[in-house]
Amino acid sequence: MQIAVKNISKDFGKKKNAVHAIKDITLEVEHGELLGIMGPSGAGKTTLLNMISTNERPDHGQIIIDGLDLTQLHDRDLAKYRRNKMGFIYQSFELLDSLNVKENVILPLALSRANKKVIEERFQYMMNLLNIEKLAQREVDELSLGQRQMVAAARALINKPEILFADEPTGSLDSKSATILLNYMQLINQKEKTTILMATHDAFTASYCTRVVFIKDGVVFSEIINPGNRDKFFEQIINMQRTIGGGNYFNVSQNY
Ligand SMILES: Nc1ncnc2c1ncn2[C@@H]1O[C@H](COP(=O)(O)OP(=O)(O)OP(=O)(O)O)[C@@H](O)[C@H]1O
Repeated sequence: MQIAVKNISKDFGKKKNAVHAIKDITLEVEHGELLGIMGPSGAGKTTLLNMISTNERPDHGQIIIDGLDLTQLHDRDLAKYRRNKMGFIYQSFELLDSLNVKENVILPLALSRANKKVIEERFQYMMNLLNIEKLAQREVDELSLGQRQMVAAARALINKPEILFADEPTGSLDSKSATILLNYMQLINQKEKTTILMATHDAFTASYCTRVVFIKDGVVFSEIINPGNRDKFFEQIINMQRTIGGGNYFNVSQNY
């Protein structure tokens, strides 16, 4: 799906205390791109992703997907659009504690009233692919953070969304699980042409993207296109992170 973001802005708070989180950003995302959004903490990555995914309305500007201006839709139509076309992996996972793993993962298909056989097949496929089939009957509060993130990913991907939004999708994962998830995201991007937008601090994660847009203080600072070599792209991303500065995120864990 082709996404056109036109002159969007978002403020939080009022008058002199207002935070200008996003300032007049214009951006195009082509069908089948795997776009990374990077930038220092507080740059506006999550806010930008939330507006493109229509979870938050911009104060100004338009979000146009395949010619449809989503900022003109009413909440009910937007909710339907999201359910049919979009998948989400949030930082906070948003899993429902009252449901077990299987019930959480199949929820998007159950809501769109898919038949039981399809639901069961897709469920087994996703769980095997992400290597989490053993978790099927577990309760959410019995899961580690990394397991929650993988379950949230399975739920986001089960109904083959046309656009996938991911906010720090590997933030709680060890490197093995991160690699499994990133390989799968790359696979659906390449084979099914799923358009993916992903906010991340992590250069390794971003190196799976086809292009990375860097934002700083609510505006687009620069962008880099994957030269077709992940190691080289990784180096370019690290260099851009150094240039952009303002975020002490290279060795965050050493600060604790
Ligand atoms: N609901 C809110 N109310 C008030 N201010 C907010 C809200 N959401 C975001 N902000 C502010 O908007 C700015 C951008 O925040 P945002 O979460 O989009 O940044 P980010 O780049 O995703 O940061 P991080 O990498 O730390 O997650 C920050 O200054 C933040 O404090």
